[in-house]
Amino acid sequence: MTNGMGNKSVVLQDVQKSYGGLPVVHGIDLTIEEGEFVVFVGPSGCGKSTLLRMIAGLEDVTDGEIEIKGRIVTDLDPSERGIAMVFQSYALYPHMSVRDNLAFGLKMARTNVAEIDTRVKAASAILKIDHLLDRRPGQLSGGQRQRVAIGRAIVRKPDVFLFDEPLSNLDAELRVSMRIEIARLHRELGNTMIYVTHDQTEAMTLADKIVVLRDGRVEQAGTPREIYENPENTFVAGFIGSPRMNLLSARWGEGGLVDVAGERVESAVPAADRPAGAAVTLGLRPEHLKVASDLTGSLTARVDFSEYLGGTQYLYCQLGDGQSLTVEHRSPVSIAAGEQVSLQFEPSNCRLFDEGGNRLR
Ligand SMILES: Nc1ncnc2c1ncn2[C@@H]1O[C@H](COP(=O)(O)OP(=O)(O)OP(=O)(O)O)[C@@H](O)[C@H]1O
Repeated sequence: MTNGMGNKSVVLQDVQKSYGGLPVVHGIDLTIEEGEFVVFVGPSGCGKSTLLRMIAGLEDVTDGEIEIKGRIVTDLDPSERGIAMVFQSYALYPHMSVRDNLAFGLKMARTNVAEIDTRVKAASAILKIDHLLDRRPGQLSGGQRQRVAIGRAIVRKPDVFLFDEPLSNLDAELRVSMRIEIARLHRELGNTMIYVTHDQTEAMTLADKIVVLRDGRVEQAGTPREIYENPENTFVAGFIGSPRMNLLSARWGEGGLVDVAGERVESAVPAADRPAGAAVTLGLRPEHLKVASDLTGSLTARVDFSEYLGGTQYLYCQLGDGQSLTVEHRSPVSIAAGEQVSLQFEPSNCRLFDEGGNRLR
């Protein structure tokens, strides 16, 4: 964690947004601490970018209040909010050199020339783009352009950095290295950063706090570990993790056992007040299912399809009642499609959800 954690950096109070009377963000309350790296993640159209753009001041809020560093900024212009935003499209000026792109915002703000020079030098050293200062954007690779876009945010010395899917235009390999660069940048600068992505690996690796959004509402906010290990509902359980958590239709049985696909398994979830026979969803992550060597496992399945990835093999299986589930099999012994397997798991790795998809404990 970074400098100054414990002070509030950005506070959203009942922030709402409607377009033409149609609500797309439904009243979000969120407190972001100084120095925190917060990632907004969620499926397409869930309102991530709208929320970020409202914090930036690029969209009006329909209702609610936004506070940055103790100041209400809801009605202030973007330039007055102490934020700097990095866009997916880079938004560089094509006819200007990298140096002029970096300096442009400061010149507009009438910063003195010596100060501009110092800040441009410092930012280009941090981002290792010193040797590119005389080039134009058209003479740079995608990754270099994104560095310049980030540099343009750094020179402004904002309180808060806002990133809107900054890596989505880069190829897979470059995404990974830029992701590591952004994590390093956060460690070095210590600023509050708010980052929008639909890439859950970026969310898991970068965030101090992940905010999972769906249909303009917060489904869950927490550390990557909290979100992964203790999803509050089936949406979060299914959204974070790749391959996704298996979510199996089941029935609550006697004495805390769970009936799934005609078999009875132990779940280690007390939830003792549920009536036997109540519909539940049993959540099991692929890496928590082990193929038992003899057929003594808890669930019997047939392998429909298998993928060999080197260190692991993904087995796409079917239970007796036709429900599908994925198993992450880590063993030198491969398992082929068509085989019958017996699956074991630690009851403590089971997650249970009620009919409404909410976590049972
Ligand atoms: N200018 C607009 N006018 C009307 N509706 C809009 C406008 N901008 C966004 N929306 C709607 O608001 C909702 C949220 O959009 P937003 O772009 O914030 O989603 P997102 O989570 O960032 O999605 P994506 O990952 O696809 O970028 C969507 O249903 C979208 O269609």
